[in-house]
Amino acid sequence: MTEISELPDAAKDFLLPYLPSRDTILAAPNRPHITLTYACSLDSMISLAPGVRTTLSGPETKSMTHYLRLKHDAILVGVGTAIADDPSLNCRYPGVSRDTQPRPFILDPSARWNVADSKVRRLASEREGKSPSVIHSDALFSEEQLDAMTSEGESDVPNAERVFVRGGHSTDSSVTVQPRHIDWLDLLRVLKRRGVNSMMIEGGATIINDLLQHPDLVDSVIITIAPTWLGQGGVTISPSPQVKNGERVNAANLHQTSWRQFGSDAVLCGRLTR
Ligand SMILES: NC(=O)C1=CN([C@@H]2O[C@H](COP(=O)(O)OP(=O)(O)OC[C@H]3O[C@@H](n4cnc5c(N)ncnc54)[C@H](OP(=O)(O)O)[C@@H]3O)[C@@H](O)[C@H]2O)C=CC1
Ligand SMILES: Nc1nc(O)c(N)c(N[C@@H]2O[C@H](COP(=O)(O)O)[C@@H](O)[C@H]2O)n1
Repeated sequence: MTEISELPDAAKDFLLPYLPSRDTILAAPNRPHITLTYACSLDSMISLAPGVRTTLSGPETKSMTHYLRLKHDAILVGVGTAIADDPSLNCRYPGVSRDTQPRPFILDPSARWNVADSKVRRLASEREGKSPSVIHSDALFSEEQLDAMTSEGESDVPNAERVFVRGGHSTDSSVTVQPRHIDWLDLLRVLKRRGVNSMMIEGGATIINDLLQHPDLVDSVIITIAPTWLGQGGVTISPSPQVKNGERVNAANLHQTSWRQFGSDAVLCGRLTR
């Protein structure tokens, strides 16, 4: 396993403007500060093939990811990532305590992930991380199922929690959505009410590609770019095409960008343009 080491001060200074702060948290009082972060190849891929866990970050950017985890209250990944990677989703930065661990959230609308057998739940039981919260769409479960999965605030799985969020609703009334779909703003409001002031969203592709087109919900973007091409057939970061006045336009843009080299990787930070 890669050693996670303390970042040099210059690297911390580079990241600082993109981290959650009192000001960024107060600026969006109804939702957590959101940092979107992932590692990709030179062909904008985040894994070799769907469902294949792929290491892209070198030791220095891996350490950066754990430093970022230390600086956020929570981490969120989608169920596709939870199933493919069986991730730890804890912080292994030097000096981290259980209290300063981020809370892992897994967006799994229809409960298809086996939380009971997951590494993240096992680590929580070993006090190596906080217990995971699995987010489901309330539109997919009956009262009886809801009762069976949660009783008197207790989850059906020890060291894990289930959170039911309104599904099948969109804050954009012109859009029709499936019952499994959870509106991002609805979800982020629920998490804020649960005390989450800052959250890293680490992936996977479906979630990143969607959120790249929600500049109103994302405060900063931190991308590790590894010096490799994964090749065709990989899982690609490329948001859906955008058309304005009948013409194709860029799908998403960053501004206030900064670059820095971390070992062999490049790190790009920026803010999505509204
Ligand atoms: N290099 C990197 O930095 C990273 C790489 N990865 C890689 O990414 C790949 C996984 O990506 P992908 O398959 O796209 O999976 P995701 O992790 O993006 O999960 C996608 C699933 O999340 C659920 N979901 C997403 N948006 C919503 C919403 N608004 N409301 C309700 N549910 C939602 C859906 O579940 P459902 O289908 O049940 O409806 C959807 O299919 C893996 O190969 C992994 O290794 C992942 C993270 C980081
Ligand atoms: N930053 C980064 N670099 C890579 O090379 C990656 N493959 C990922 N993946 C993300 O990190 C999670 C794994 O974390 P653990 O080390 O198991 O805690 C994985 O689920 C992806 O979200 N990230």
